[in-house]
Amino acid sequence: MGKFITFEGIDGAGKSTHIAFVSDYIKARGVELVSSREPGGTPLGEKLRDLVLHETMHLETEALLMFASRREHIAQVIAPALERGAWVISDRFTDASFAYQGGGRGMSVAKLEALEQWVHPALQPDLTLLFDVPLEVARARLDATRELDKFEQEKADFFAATRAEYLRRAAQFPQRFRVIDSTRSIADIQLRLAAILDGFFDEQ
Ligand SMILES: Nc1ncnc2c1ncn2[C@@H]1O[C@H](COP(=O)(O)OP(=O)(O)OP(=O)(O)O)[C@@H](O)[C@H]1O
Ligand SMILES: Cc1cn([C@H]2C[C@H](O)[C@@H](COP(=O)(O)O)O2)c(=O)[nH]c1=O
Repeated sequence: MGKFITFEGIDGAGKSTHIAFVSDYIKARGVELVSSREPGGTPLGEKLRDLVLHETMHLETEALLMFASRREHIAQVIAPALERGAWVISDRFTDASFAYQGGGRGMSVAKLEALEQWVHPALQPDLTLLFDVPLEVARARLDATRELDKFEQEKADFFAATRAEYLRRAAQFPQRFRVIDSTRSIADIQLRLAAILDGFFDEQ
């Protein structure tokens, strides 16, 4: 079996910035790597992504679409790659549903756990890199760079609750989470990522 690594953090935390670095670092060890994202990662998932990022909808519809995209992603991309021994990086996975639909929007943890149990009862990331920044830093980075989608337009309270839920999960699952202080420079963060990945390779 391959290894499954996920990237998490509030919008603008900087996770996407580091995906190429982590991909190259892993590939340099001679490992086959598949890099993907959620929502999305398959043709159907990308259509669902477009809907959830731009249409207003009921909270539970939003959560169900996230898990529908995930079901397809697991079936088409993640499970086949892991089964053939490849490593998979996903820009977000189920921790994002707990953080955004749970923490941010207030959906119950019990409902999210039921969806998790339904969609991937036996699959969890081997390593989750949580890029953590104060809201103001994330907001300033987003404002400087792009047109904001539905989630990125949410207010500070939403992101405070989302960030808090991410940190709560990191404390709940310390064996797989590594929290990265994403206020540091990109170069400093790369040093920290290299140390985390070296440790992860040593454990294999
Ligand atoms: N450590 C950093 N220091 C300064 N700027 C950064 C840092 N990390 C990322 N940035 C900048 O912040 C912006 C947002 O970064 P990025 O797109 O990686 O965030 P993200 O967490 O993936 O956001 P989203 O989840 O919304 O896609 C980019 O312009 C990026 O260059
Ligand atoms: C998987 C997943 C994602 N989201 C939200 C989080 C982000 O705002 C967007 C994805 O955009 P990104 O810039 O590519 O990170 O979707 C969510 O609310 N719930 C989820 O399960």
